[in-house]
Amino acid sequence: QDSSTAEQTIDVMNTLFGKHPGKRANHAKGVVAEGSFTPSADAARISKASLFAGPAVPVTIRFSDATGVPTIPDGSANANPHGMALKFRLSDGSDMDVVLNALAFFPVATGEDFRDLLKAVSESGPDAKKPTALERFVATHPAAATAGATAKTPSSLARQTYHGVNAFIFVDKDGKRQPFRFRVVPVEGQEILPDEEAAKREPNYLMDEIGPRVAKEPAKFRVLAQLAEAGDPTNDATKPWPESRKTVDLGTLSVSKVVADSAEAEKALLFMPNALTDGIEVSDDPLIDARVQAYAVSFSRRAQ
Ligand code: HEM
Repeated sequence: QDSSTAEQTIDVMNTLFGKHPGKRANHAKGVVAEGSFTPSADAARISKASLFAGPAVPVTIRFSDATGVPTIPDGSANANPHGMALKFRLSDGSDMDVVLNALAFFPVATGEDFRDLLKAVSESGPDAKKPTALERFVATHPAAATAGATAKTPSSLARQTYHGVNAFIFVDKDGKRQPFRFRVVPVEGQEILPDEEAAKREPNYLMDEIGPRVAKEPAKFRVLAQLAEAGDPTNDATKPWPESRKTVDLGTLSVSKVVADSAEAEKALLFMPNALTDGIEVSDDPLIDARVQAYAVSFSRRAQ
């Protein structure tokens, strides 16, 4: 992908959400936590990654609200999809990142289309002439009309299911390759609020709830991999695979504390969808590289 697409994408985000020095262009509001990941025995069979060979490793977690608005109310519809970014601290000293959100599938398949969708949104205010730019975009990109409804406001950041959306590839010790998608599911189950109730919650109810909750008892999630079958598309994040596909339980993520100075900690953190480890590789999904380039542009601007 042309690097200017990423610059243009961040420019439109800044137009839509405002410029907020030091903050992320998207998922600006968040909270940083610490925890650990304990792999299952099945994980080591499907990938040679050291992450799955054990023992448990420390993980840094950042939960977030969507949009580049750092003061967005957590219960607002626009705060969906909420995000979960994971940085696994591997035993060899390197990191591995997994960046998920609550959408079951993405509205568009490419970085260029995502830029164009954001542009269409920015041109389709209440006074825009019909059919608006957004209506025209959606007419030719059907997932843009349906993806949003798959992510709803939870009662807690610890009661939401997060999806990897993009496909990645496991490689086992014999070199066998298996495309998959990550899914991180709360052990207590997902709990969605009715829209009216979400709108009535305190503006920071999600960010404020997670610290005291995990201080009492760690929040546990199952880290799953949904396995592709032959013919399932790996290059199109708008196309979820059938729910009947086999999932492998990779292990347990335990979130045990919110860091003391989350606002300072999040500045130094950068989660990259292609920061993987031997045994887990990117697929042919073009969105992964589009994300990597956009995250780099956002990081360089917020670090200034
Ligand atoms: C072309 C598609 C996408 C673009 C252009 C994009 C853009 C961005 C940008 C600019 C940031 C801020 C990065 C930073 O400053 O560190 C961000 C953060 C984030 N994005 Fe995306 N994104 C895309 C797709 C996705 C997808 C598919 C997911 C989830 C499956 C996702 C989940 C997240 C999350 C969770 C964060 C917050 C990361 C953190 O906590 O630091 N994004 N995105």
